[in-house]
Amino acid sequence: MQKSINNEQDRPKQIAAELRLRIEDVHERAGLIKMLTDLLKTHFNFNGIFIQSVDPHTGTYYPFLIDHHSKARDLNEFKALSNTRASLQDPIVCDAMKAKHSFVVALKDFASMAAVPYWIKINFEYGIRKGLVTPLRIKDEVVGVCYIWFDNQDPFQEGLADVMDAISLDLGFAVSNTMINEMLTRREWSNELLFAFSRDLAEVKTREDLSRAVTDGLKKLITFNDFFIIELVPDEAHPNFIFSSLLLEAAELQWLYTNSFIKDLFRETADLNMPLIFQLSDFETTDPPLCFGSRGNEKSEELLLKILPGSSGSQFGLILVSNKTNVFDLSDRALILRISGHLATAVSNVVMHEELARREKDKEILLAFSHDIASVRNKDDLRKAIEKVSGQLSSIARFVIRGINDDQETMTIYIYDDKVKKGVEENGQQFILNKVFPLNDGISEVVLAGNETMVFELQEWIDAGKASSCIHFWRGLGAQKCVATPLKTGGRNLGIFWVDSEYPDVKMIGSICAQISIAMSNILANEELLKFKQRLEVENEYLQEQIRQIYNSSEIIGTSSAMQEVYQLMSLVANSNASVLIQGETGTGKELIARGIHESSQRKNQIMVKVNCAAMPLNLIESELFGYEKGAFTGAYEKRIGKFELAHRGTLFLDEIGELPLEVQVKLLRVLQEREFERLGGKVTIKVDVRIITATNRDLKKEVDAGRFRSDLYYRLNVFPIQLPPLRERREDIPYLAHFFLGRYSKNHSFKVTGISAGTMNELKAYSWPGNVRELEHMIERSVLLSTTKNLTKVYLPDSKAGDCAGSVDMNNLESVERQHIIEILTRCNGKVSGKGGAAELLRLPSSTLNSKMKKLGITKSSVVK
Ligand SMILES: Nc1ncnc2c1ncn2[C@@H]1O[C@H](COP(=O)(O)OP(=O)(O)OP(=O)(O)O)[C@@H](O)[C@H]1O
Repeated sequence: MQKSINNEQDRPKQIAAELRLRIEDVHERAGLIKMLTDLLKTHFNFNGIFIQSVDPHTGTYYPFLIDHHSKARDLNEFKALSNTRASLQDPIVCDAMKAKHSFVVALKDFASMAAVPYWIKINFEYGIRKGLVTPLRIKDEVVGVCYIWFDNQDPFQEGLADVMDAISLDLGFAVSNTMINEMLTRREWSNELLFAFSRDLAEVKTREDLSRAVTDGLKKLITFNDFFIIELVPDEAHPNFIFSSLLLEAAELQWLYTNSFIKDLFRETADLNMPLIFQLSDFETTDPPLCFGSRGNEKSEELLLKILPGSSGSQFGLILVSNKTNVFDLSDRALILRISGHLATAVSNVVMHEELARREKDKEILLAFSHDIASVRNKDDLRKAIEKVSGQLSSIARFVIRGINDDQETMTIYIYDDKVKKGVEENGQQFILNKVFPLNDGISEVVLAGNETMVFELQEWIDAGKASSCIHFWRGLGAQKCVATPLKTGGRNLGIFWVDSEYPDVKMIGSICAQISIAMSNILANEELLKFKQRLEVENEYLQEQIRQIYNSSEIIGTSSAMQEVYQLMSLVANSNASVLIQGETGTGKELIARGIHESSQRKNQIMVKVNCAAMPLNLIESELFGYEKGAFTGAYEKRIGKFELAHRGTLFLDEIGELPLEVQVKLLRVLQEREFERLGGKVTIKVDVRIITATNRDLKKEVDAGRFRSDLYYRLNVFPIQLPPLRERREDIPYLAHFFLGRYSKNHSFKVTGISAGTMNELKAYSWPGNVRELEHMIERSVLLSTTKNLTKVYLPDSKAGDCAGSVDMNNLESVERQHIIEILTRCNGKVSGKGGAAELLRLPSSTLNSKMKKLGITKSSVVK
């Protein structure tokens, strides 16, 4: 009995001794709990064993071993629970820390507490009612707590508490050693993986390489579901998305670009070197990115975030995402910290390689563009070249070039692409493509003042009430953001390149604009040249015409007091820009006076352009005055400038103004008032600087009164009237004029006619000259032609019966005049027809022609006066 009592009393010691022996052979968790449970079960009745590890440095404890019978293993949260640390202040644990021996707890005392630890609650729910709690101490320090769970059995059965007290030190060592072993094994293992991972990272060039390295390498070291790598560029409104292990929908990607969630996340950690762990539920965001929210049954719960240093001020961020809470721990943070340098280098390498590839591609695109630009000859070529390059660049969705007009104050759309054309057509706004916009619209002048590309968030400008026509134009076409780049060459502003661009590549657009500017300036120069050529052609044609007239109008003859008065008026008005209206009978010299005024004015180095308003049909006079655009009317195959443009900076002489149709009078009035007009069929307003001189032989005032001439136009033209007197009112000028014309026309005669007989002059002075100076001029010309003597003795006035020669000439019979003239010449040549000194020579006719004429006119040798 004694023996059996002794045996009974020794039993716990024996069990403890056996346990100690076995503990020495166990080095890992699974073996330890199995051995402990199996051996104790052969001697005692209990439900399960649970050992917690204690970390006095952090004041926390966490599950270390749960026996394989435990129902807790069936829990969904089991894995999460086994990674959960809790405070040493928790009930039961807190008593165990102070206890020297095993003690019994009744779970019902705790199960109803408000903040009861989860593991107590779970055990109570599974039917556990009591527990034998054994602190595991090494010297004075508790390294763990062991729980043996019971439903209704006696925890003190057959000396279990003694056994536990007896092995508590050994069990403490076993727990501690196992942990150290695990830690060493894990460190070795993670070192190897880390080494392999960093080796992989060093070779990363593309996003795909990076993704593969992180997925293959990091996933072996840390448990996570997804990851993101993001670049935070200073001053950028949103992060630049580098990689996501998730397949993101376009809308989600867009979301990430535009929301501030990630930015806020990074702001929290920006200055910290340590990786941080966030619970998504900690963020006050009602609208987290979809990829962080629910995805099917999965829901992102926890993030581990580490800022990685980047180049040129930018930072990268690595975000590991877990679908469970409390997954990331201190060791994960330490690991990320160790590898972050390699990760940063790998990400920088990816960015650098992409940048290099992008630059290479940009260079190729620019090179091809400059080839295309070199062969651009006109607007259409330029449009095609820009359309081609914008098709290769995502940063140009649509474009428009607004060109500055010649007036330097307005702009019109110069070139636009097909998409813009379709857009305006859909909006029914085609008119806008030909509209003239003021340059001074609050935006264009700012863009043109600089050299940089400006970015416009359209709605913001509209909301701020600062939007100009171009902002409304793009917004009307549905654009969100636009960029505007000035087009200029050698400091000269040519226009603005407007681009609809959601993600503008300002640098690339700038380079393209440099090329566009050159092309545009070449096109403009070509157009200018063409314009100049056309102008020269018209000018040349006109000058030829003028040369034919010039010799008639080089000198104004007349010293009469009436003409003196005219000269006085001419000198008064010449240097002003005032419009002059010259009135007088036909042939009084109105054009001559107009030319005289022009020649004496400051405009004399430019041309005086004459338009005879009476000589043109109504439909032509308009195009003659204002020019026309190609296609303005049937037959307008080419653009042609009008007389107004031709006379720019010179004088426009509108002869016979009284004949101008009323329809054209209105247009003329507008030009005189505003000094601007449009070509027929043209949209662009042309400004001219022209001095107007008009002439008429009608009484313009009477025409106004009769309603045939607009009074407003009359007053505009009649600023400075000059009335030319008829020749009959200044007969004293007749001798001067007659001699002047005699000199002019005798030059062409076979011999010089140098004088006019007194009788003839008297005749001239007595005549009424209804055709005025022109009539006198023609009369002298004819008389010189018919004169056979050096002194003009005969003039052929319409009503004169005879000159001072014998035998009158029938003025109505040209043949008799011709007959008489030939006879006179033959007489002078003593009847010699051909040969040197013969009549044919004098008359500059072939002798055969003269002979046949003589035959026809019945001239024989006997006709010659001896
Ligand atoms: N004072 C003058 N001195 C010299 N030539 C003159 C003078 N006046 C007129 N003429 C000459 O007379 C001709 C007619 O002159 P001009 O064409 O200037 O007259 P006009 O009044 O314009 O005629 P119309 O009303 O028919 O157009 C021209 O050849 C011109 O050179």
